[in-house]
Amino acid sequence: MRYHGREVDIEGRVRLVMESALTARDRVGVQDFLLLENHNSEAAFIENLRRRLRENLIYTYIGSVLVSVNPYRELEIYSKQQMERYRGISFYEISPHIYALSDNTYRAMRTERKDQCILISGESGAGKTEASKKILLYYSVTCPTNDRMASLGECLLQSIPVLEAFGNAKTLRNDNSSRFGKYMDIQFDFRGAPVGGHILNYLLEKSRVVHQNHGERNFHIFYQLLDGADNNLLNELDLERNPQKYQYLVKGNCPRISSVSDKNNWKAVMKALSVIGFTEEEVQNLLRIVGSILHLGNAQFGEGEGGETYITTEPEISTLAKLLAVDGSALGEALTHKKLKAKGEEVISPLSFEQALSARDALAKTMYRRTFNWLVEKINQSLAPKDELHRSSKSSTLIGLLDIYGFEVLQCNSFEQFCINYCNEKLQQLFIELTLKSEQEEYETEGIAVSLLVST
Ligand SMILES: Nc1ncnc2c1ncn2[C@@H]1O[C@H](COP(=O)(O)OP(=O)(O)OP(=O)(O)O)[C@@H](O)[C@H]1O
Repeated sequence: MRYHGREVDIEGRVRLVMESALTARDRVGVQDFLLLENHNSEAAFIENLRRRLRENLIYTYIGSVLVSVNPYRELEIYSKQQMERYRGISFYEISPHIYALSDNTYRAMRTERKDQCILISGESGAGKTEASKKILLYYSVTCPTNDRMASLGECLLQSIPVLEAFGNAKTLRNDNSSRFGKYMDIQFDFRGAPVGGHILNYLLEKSRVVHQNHGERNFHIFYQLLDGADNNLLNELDLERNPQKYQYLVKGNCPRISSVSDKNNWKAVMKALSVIGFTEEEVQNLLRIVGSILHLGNAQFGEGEGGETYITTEPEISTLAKLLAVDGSALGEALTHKKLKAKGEEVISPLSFEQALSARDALAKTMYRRTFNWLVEKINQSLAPKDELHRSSKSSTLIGLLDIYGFEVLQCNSFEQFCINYCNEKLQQLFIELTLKSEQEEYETEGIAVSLLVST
């Protein structure tokens, strides 16, 4: 992670003096890799991280970049007292921390009156989402506030369980993996008080709606609905509590996650939706769409002797039509036929069996993607600055949090995976550009000879 703006460029000697003020425990290994003697050795780098992790010191700097190691256990380092400790402190005075990075970014924004960006990158499961939550929490606790700002902070924090329910899923690497990329910004007024926020989402992995690899799950919301909703709601949506009944939930053969309570998370999501400002009707419509997708997955087809395709699960289609408030026969027709326009004339021709399956899945994916986008837009409406002055965004500065899609070695066997890989490569390039190349250019302009760090 790196913050931009005022470069904290203190000479190694000064850092050494500052380090001497640290407690013995904080001084395990080096707290800034710039001080590592054997700085070319990967083994020495890893050993330093390992030594520090053994003492629960998960953060280490590389200059103004913060390296974070996932401890996979709760550490007592995120309390309000810790937040207070890091307020107004310069980077090297106390041990490295995500709060130091958050605080320095905030102060750089205020003193320079310039927008800042925190780029969070790492492989899937590294702790990017947790890091962005810690940063948001730090600002919501430490920034100046009034009633409006407190409600803004609350909305921002409450958007997390909602986005996680609809955008996260269990993968083999992470029980709560974000399956979308996000760029979130917080807008501050001239006094440094938060006045608005905005979330931009990209590349939701919508193929997960219809297919999951072995040991993985669909998006959390499906399981939360089945586990957490009361009987009335399930009856209304014509759903059974058992996830094994739904084709879109059985592919990964993993209905439960031992570390997660879908029921508790359901409660948290329902509460969050109401705090953010979703009306009861909106929540009901949202859940109808989630339920419809499960019914759609159970729609099956048969193949006639003449090669025509027909629906074998009529009751599913009528339930679906009822939930979506559309005409049942038109829906059935749309799932088994395609409409072509040729020379101004409409021609309706039947779909093959394979085509019908793929039309069904395409409809499910599109419904989910559009619902997710709608959800983010609704959240954005509640985060938008209320004040006309700040809406133009000229009178405020912002801190952006770019949570890069956790990269995995994905085989490029679909266009979606290709786009995710391409996007990751571009963002990694940007990261290198900002962290290494700019430094290298500075050395060059100052006439300092360095061995080549990065080539274009
Ligand atoms: N600072 C931390 N302290 C304790 N546990 C953590 C911390 N960071 C991450 N974890 C644990 O690791 C898990 C994975 O972290 P997280 O979801 O943030 O990874 P990610 O990098 O966002 O992954 P993905 O790219 O798959 O979304 C968390 O659910 C949590 O259990």
